[in-house]
Parts: sequence; C-alpha cells; structure tokens
Amino acid sequence: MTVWRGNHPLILASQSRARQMLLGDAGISFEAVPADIDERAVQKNAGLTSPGEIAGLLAREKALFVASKNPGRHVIGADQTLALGERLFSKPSGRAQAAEQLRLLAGNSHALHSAVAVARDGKIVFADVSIAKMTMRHLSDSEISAYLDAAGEAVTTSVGAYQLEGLGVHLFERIEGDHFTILGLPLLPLLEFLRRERLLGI
Ligand SMILES: Nc1nc2c(ncn2[C@@H]2O[C@H](COP(=O)(O)OP(=O)(O)OP(=O)(O)O)[C@@H](O)[C@H]2O)c(=O)[nH]1
Repeated sequence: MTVWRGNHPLILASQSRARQMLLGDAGISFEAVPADIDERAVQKNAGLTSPGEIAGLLAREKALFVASKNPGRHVIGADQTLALGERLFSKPSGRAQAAEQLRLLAGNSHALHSAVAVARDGKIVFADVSIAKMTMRHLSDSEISAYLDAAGEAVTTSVGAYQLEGLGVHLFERIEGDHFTILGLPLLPLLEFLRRERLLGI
C-alpha cells in the first residue's frame, strides 16, 4: 500500500539499505539510484569542518547529482557524519578499524549528524540536518571482540560500526534523538515537507 501521490516514484539517491527500508516502511514508492560522487573530494574541496555542514553538503550534492539525470523528479539525498568531540569518523574499512573506533567511542558520548535534501531540476527544494546524541557504555577489549564476532561484516556499513536496531543496541547506555536520525534519515521533517507539497496521501 503506497501513500505516495506523485506522478512518478520518488528517487532516493542512496545505496543505504537502512534508508531504503525507512522509506519503504513509510509506504512511499521510490527508486534507489545511488549517487556516484566522490564524497571525500567534495568534502575536501569545500574545506568544511563542521559535521553538520559536511553532512548537509554531501546530502545536497548527492540529490543534485541524481536529479541532474532525472528531470522533473523529486530526488532525496542523505548523509550522516559521526563526531566524537572534534574528531570525525567514517565507516570502518574492516574489523580492525571498527575495533579501534569502538575503543574510542566506548565510555563517551558522540553525535550523529544526519542530513537530508530534496532536489528537483537543479534546485534544492528542502534540506534538514538533525542530531542524535549517543552515549556508549564502557567496553572492555573482550566485550568489543564479542560484539564484533556477533555483528560481523555489518559493522562496515555504518559510520559508528553499529546498527542500533540490531546488535548495536548492546553498546549503549543512553540515546537522545529520534530513531530515524540515528539510522541516517531525518524522516519526520522530510515527511512534513512532502505533505506540504501534497505528495503524500496521509
Ligand atoms: N541499519 C542502520 N544503519 C545505520 C545506523 N547508523 C548509521 N547507519 C547507516 O550508516 C550509513 C552512513 O553512511 P553514509 O555515507 O551517510 O551513507 P551510505 O551508506 O554511504 O549511502 P549513501 O546514501 O549512498 O551515501 C548509512 O547507510 C546509514 O543508514 C543504524 O543504527 N542502523
């Protein structure tokens, strides 16, 4: 059952299974068209340091890139950065880097900055950045190892090496922010925009 009222399906410029699941579960028909941009180059050229500005820029760039190839369509771009104080984390390349990141995150609070942007015909028509504060438990090396054994390869698909709705929940003692922001898509502000544009049936 779709609640999408657009003449064409929405386009989600993302490879993220979590983002695709969130949109699909919200009853929105969409096509996933990952944005083939060099995120690190875009970030470097912009010379930005704030995690929220970086996430916002990358979300806009992904949306605009895919919108440029799909005239007349609403295209969503999204990005998430993790900040531990001044230090920014990217998705770990493998188990060793995931273990290193978790050792740094354990016993501390970090911020997830999740940005979403909607582009259409070369213009950004909506953008939002939402933040969640995540307080991770103190973790011994053996607890980190046991978690990585159980979580497996999935740890390389998220900036913090965790899926909160899965085994990642065991890592935390406190979470402040909305579930969707944590999974990487500020869904509530996005739905509010789509509703204003009369693109949703509820
Ligand atoms: N399932 C799940 N995914 C998470 C969680 N936290 C972060 N992520 C994912 O971590 C990824 C953050 O990396 P990004 O660079 O923003 O996105 P990506 O996966 O590279 O996908 P693109 O949108 O194509 O750039 C996203 O796919 C988020 O959905 C979580 O708690 N659960």
